[in-house]
Amino acid sequence: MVLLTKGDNVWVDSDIGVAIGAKVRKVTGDKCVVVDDTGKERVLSHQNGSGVSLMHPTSVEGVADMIRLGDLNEAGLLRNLQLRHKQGHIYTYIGSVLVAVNPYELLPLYTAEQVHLYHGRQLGELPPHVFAIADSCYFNMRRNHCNQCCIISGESGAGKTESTKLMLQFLAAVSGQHSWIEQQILEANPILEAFGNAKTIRNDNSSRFGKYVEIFFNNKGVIEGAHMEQYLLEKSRVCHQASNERNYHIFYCLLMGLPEEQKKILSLGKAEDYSYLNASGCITCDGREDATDYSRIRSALKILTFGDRDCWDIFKLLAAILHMGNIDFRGSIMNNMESSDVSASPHFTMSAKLLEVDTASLDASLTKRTFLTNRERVCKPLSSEQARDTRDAFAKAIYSKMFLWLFEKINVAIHKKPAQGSTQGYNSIGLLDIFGFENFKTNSFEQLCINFANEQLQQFFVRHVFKLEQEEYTREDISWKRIIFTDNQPTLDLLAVKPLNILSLIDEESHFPKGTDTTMLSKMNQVHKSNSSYIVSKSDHDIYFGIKHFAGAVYYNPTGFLEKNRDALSPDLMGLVQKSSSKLLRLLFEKDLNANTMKQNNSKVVITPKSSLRQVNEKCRGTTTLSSQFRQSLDSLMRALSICEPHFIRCFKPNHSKAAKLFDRELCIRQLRDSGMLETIRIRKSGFPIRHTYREFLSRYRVLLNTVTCDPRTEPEEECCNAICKAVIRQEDDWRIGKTKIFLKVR
Ligand SMILES: Nc1ncnc2c1ncn2[C@@H]1O[C@H](COP(=O)(O)OP(=O)(O)OP(=O)(O)O)[C@@H](O)[C@H]1O
Repeated sequence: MVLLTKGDNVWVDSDIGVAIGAKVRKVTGDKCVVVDDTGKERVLSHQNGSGVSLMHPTSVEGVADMIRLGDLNEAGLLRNLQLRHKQGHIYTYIGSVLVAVNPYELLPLYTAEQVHLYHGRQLGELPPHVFAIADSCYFNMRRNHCNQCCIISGESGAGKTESTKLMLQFLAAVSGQHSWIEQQILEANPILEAFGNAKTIRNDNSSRFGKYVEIFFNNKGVIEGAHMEQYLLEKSRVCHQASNERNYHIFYCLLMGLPEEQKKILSLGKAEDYSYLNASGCITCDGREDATDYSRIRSALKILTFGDRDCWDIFKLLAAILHMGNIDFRGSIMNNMESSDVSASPHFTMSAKLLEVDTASLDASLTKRTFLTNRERVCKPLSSEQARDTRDAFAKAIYSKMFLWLFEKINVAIHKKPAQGSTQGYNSIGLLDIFGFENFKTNSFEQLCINFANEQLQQFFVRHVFKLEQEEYTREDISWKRIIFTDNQPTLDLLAVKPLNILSLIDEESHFPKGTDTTMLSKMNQVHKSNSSYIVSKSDHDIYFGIKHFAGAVYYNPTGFLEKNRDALSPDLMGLVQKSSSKLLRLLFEKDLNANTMKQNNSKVVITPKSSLRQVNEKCRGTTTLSSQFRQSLDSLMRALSICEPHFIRCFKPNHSKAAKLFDRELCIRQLRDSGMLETIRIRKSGFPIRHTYREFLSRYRVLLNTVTCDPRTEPEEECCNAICKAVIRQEDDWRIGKTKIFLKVR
């Protein structure tokens, strides 16, 4: 039972499942009136004490490092973030992890003076800041000669890209050379944003891909080059956007900024004219100037060594995509089979012209599909709906391959190899700006890949926090046991490690010509029904399956999984590309064309590995699926991260309305859970979370010391601390005396 008095700060139950801070305003009899953090007044029956507890003093004022919170729990973290947000402090530490709450307003935090202020300072010496993390990376890299990485995560609109840019800005400033290569690295951003970002309902400038930027420094700490890797561009956006969202910025910039005579050659009009741009009902984006951005992109392309010819080739293919989107098909019936014809239109002619193929070939490859049976090639007409899908698949493939090619070309420009014979050592700082955990109303293949990546990063994070904790105990020479942490390895095993894991089952079914989403699902249910991380579909008619992720269970709709995973263009379209006179188009598909040739030369049936459920045709094995490509790039990312000293920034989105000074508790508690940060707290709590230096401890608890048994004037501080603990703490296992600190458990 808690007896409350006026002015007490307390925790009271709230309707979102986590306590909320409140202040006692009035106490009368066994009732008391409190005002909670949202300003709501409530009447509580305090005498029975249920649902009310006193707040720790650290939670009243708020702390810059949440590890110091007395209330080391969800409610404590949430209130602290809310309190600091209200006070205008967007950054908070939780140990060495930086929590960044998007302010949704320009703050005077990122000036040259601030760069100067944070440079060369210890973490924690100054208020939390993204520059402090950047400096910590830079300082550790130089001192330890060890590569550093910073994992910046959070949901869409939380501020990952802005934080990445600020880290880059800081590193370029302290590297201090303002060299051409630095400028090139910074100028890669507007290009990647133009081609990889779009307006979504969550974020006006949302990156629709993940990226890892590695910056190389020489042993004088000067930037020498960089390398960029991309992950999973959202291809579907090229052909379809949700209501009020836009396609990739580049399309609008091109239409607004390209000089008239060039637009004429490409036969381009206004954004409203193109079905790939006008179906979502959103053409402009507040705060963006598409025409001005065009000039910016053009000059960035130049800085990154894209010649006029390259730019013109890119624009031609972008224009071809827009024209292709306007090609329509008329359905008909031929020999009792659904078929279709291309409706004659200038858009069709222009598409063929820009793709540098003849109209008859384009027509045939969009309206027919060749299949390889065991004995022969069969050509089947496509319905108008299938023809539209084929057209869209082609447009998406061109765009996504162009995106990859841009990355490759940028990498060639910014990656300076050490001079021959040079003995100079290089170290790097890697910045990972990657999509956070996703759990939407409908979750598809993309969410499975994204959540798989997040499982891997979560494991990396937890192991790191766990390691830090152990290192502190070793440094202080204290004995410890029983640190419990939730290991997400079982989920990773289910997804990608065990034989017949989820991703390999999807892959296997994708390789099997007759495989469907339904056969894939029934296999997953059959193989994993007794796995505790897997949630079996409820019945044969239920199409969903679930995975218990570290941040909660996610239900996936498997419809379209195989198609998305196969990620293959029809042989007819591949043939079309091969015949094209466009060098760039052929270059974009070079790898696929080579694989296609190999496949045709190698179409025998082979015995599949033991782990396989069925025999797979080798001609299908030749192609790589999206999930296997993604797994490969993730594996190489994890390998790169594992040899770095890691730093973490968790970005938070305070509200859905992109408004300054608005803190939505429910949204933030979900992000706290999704970010896995509670795991840090859990690890800490199961060890010895309360730490004081001897002096701090003595000055605070001296009154508890029996000076007869231990006199602080003659005995060392360490002995006095020990005497206090012995006298006051009953369980011996609840405290440890380290070399410089005293460690206490929470009970
Ligand atoms: N530190 C900041 N200061 C001011 N505004 C910010 C800051 N961080 C983010 N914002 C605002 O929030 C918007 C969204 O941020 P950002 O694009 O970095 O989010 P994101 O997490 O990368 O989202 P996505 O995953 O959709 O790409 C920015 O365009 C900017 O308006």
